[in-house]
Amino acid sequence: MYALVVYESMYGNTKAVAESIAEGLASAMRAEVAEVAGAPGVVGADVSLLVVGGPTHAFGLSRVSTRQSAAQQAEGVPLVSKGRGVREWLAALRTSSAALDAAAFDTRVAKPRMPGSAAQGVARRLRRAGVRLACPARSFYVEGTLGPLVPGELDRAREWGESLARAHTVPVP
Ligand SMILES: Cc1cc2nc3c(=O)[nH]c(=O)nc-3n(C[C@H](O)[C@H](O)[C@H](O)COP(=O)(O)O)c2cc1C
Repeated sequence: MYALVVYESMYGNTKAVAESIAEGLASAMRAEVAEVAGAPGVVGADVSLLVVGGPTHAFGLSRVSTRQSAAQQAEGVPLVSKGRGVREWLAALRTSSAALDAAAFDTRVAKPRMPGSAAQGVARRLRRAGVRLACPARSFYVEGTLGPLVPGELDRAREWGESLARAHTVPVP
């Protein structure tokens, strides 16, 4: 049984958060990280905790149009996620374990704080897919559209991963 962290990221900030969450999870269980284009369409029975996150775009999960806009604003920063986003991945997601726990996260701009969060959209879609949410959705903050992350956010992400792993009881097969 292991934890799988699936992320979408344009400029690398959500990727860095995902990796820190996985580092925290790894304090108590095996943890793997997958960029959404390479994430499995069927989450196998050997995954007991699924953590999904992406950048907040236009008050929610990214769409093709917002990803195009993100690409136009990249100012030479290489894009991490060039294919589908978490929205499309979740729409096609299938799980093979009834005992799967999940958690949702996002990145969003710290100031000005805007309403809406990709993590809430992720959480809603996970619930609709019949997956139990282990905790409330969590946001991590960037200083501007391209980043960087607000100081201390990677520590907060690692600590969140640690607390998720501590709270997670691995189902007995
Ligand atoms: C098209 C677009 C729309 C955005 N809309 C929002 C928004 O509604 N709220 C917000 O807090 N941040 C918004 N942002 C900022 C992103 O959340 C920020 O770029 C992201 O957290 C950076 O993460 P990444 O490097 O993983 O892509 C937007 C960014 C882009 C490119």
